[in-house]
Amino acid sequence: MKTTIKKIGINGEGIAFEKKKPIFIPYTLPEEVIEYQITERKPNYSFGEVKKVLYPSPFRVQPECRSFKECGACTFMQVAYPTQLEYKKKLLQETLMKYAKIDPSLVDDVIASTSPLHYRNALKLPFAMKNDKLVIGMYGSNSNRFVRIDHCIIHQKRLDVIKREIVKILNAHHYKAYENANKDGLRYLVMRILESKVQVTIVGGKNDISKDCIDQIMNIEEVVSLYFSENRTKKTTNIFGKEMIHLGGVKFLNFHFKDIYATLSPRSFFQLNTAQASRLYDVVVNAVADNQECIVEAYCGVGMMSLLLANKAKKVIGIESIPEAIQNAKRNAQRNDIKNTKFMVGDAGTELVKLSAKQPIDTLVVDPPRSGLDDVMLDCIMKSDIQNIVYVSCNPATLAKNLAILQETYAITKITPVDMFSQTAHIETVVLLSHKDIEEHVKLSYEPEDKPSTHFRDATYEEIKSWVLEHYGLKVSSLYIGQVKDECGLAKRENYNKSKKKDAKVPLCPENKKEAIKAALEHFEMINDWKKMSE
Ligand SMILES: C[S@@+](CC[C@H](N)C(=O)[O-])C[C@H]1O[C@@H](n2cnc3c(N)ncnc32)[C@H](O)[C@@H]1O
Repeated sequence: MKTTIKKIGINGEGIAFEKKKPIFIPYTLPEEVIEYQITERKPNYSFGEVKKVLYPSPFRVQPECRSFKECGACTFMQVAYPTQLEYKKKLLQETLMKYAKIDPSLVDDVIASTSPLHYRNALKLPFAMKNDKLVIGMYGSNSNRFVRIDHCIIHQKRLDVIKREIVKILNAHHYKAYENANKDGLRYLVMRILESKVQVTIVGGKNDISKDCIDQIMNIEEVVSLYFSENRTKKTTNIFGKEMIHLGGVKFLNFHFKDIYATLSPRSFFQLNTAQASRLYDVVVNAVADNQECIVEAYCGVGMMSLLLANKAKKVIGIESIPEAIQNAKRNAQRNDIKNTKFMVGDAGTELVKLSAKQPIDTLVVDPPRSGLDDVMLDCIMKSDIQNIVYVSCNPATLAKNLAILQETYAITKITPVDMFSQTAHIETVVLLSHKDIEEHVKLSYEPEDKPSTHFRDATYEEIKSWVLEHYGLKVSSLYIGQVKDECGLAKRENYNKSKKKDAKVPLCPENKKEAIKAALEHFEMINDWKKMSE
């Protein structure tokens, strides 16, 4: 059968239509004319396989990896790199529109990677037996079929070489792959490389790695740290077992990242594309205003963003569920002599509920796993008075579903995609949100450039509040003065913060409130030309 590919699907496959029903056909590009066959029919859609590309897209390229179809991880490898970025932007725009009706023009161009190949600083690969030899590979996409992978061109080059050396050493010592029946053998090889230093973790049923084998692995020039993790659970989403047994070298991987001297345990999360992580964090740091009281980073990992944001607030608090990551974060703060950060172990949503009851939070940074924000977290944000949110996401679908809820209270001001996962359809996104009520007040109280610090000089926050209540019957829950400098009088940030807690849940009609605030500003002659400013 012959068809024309109409668009790209969320997993990077081409989509054609048959009687208005989509057919998902991997490894095809929009506008290509292809011959295909149906591999699976479902009531509302089908899957197909390309047999021949009759008219290729001008953006099709020869994939550089020989096993890319078999392995299935790099669904975009047949697409020219600049076109990959265009497809990713479009996919993001479509997903945000589909679930949250977000204006596509808010989405910036994707921040490109300077190394679309050999970028991954980490790998987690399963072991298997082939011809009585231990090998590593991957399970093919959507299947349990093991695909042997000796070379991977998205792994950093040295990582790729060292992984083969380790498998060779393990074979020389006659180690076998894991068998469920006797709960023995090796399950996964986990490695991470930063600044040419490698941390290795072997996951298996029982720690029986011999001294000689440990010495040989530790003799590989870049390997500085070796662990064994016992994991005998039948089916698990966690690769590591409960215990991490230290076999050799240093316990932590120490490295410099941006201006931070950082340390990592094997279980702690770290972004897998080091160069792009730096660009991602730049986007986050630039999005957060200076001189804040309190910033919270939920899902903080080893606290890199908290540490980079430390000079923007009196206090930065990181929350993370993995205890080792929090240990790393605390150590990172100490080593860099950063004294205004605090890190806590716990569920991000649950801890945020407690924190926001205790103190006002100016900015919340969230960087959840692929599942997105859970109900506890969303509910807490929606009930809080947090002014700004920076949402970092690696999954456009859960991001869009969360934004559909957050949009009721927050305005989306900027969306920046970052290409962390070249050759795949995955995309990282940074979304900036600001509280709608507060944004409205910012417009009303923002200082004109040529007339600095004149408003609020003659009235306290309490006076303004009482006047609005008396004349408009409205309780002012927040008169935003965050952009106004301290020298401008009595209505300072402390008043604003105190008032927030008391009245945070008073419902206000925005139009009425706007009018009331304008009238109050006029009454107190705080801004002579407020009309001009609020246009
Ligand atoms: C995408 S990573 C982001 C880490 C960090 N922001 C960074 O850039 O390195 C998500 C982190 O959330 C943590 N996590 C997952 N579920 C959590 C939860 N319910 N509460 C707190 N942290 C969680 C994971 O352990 C992981 O470190």
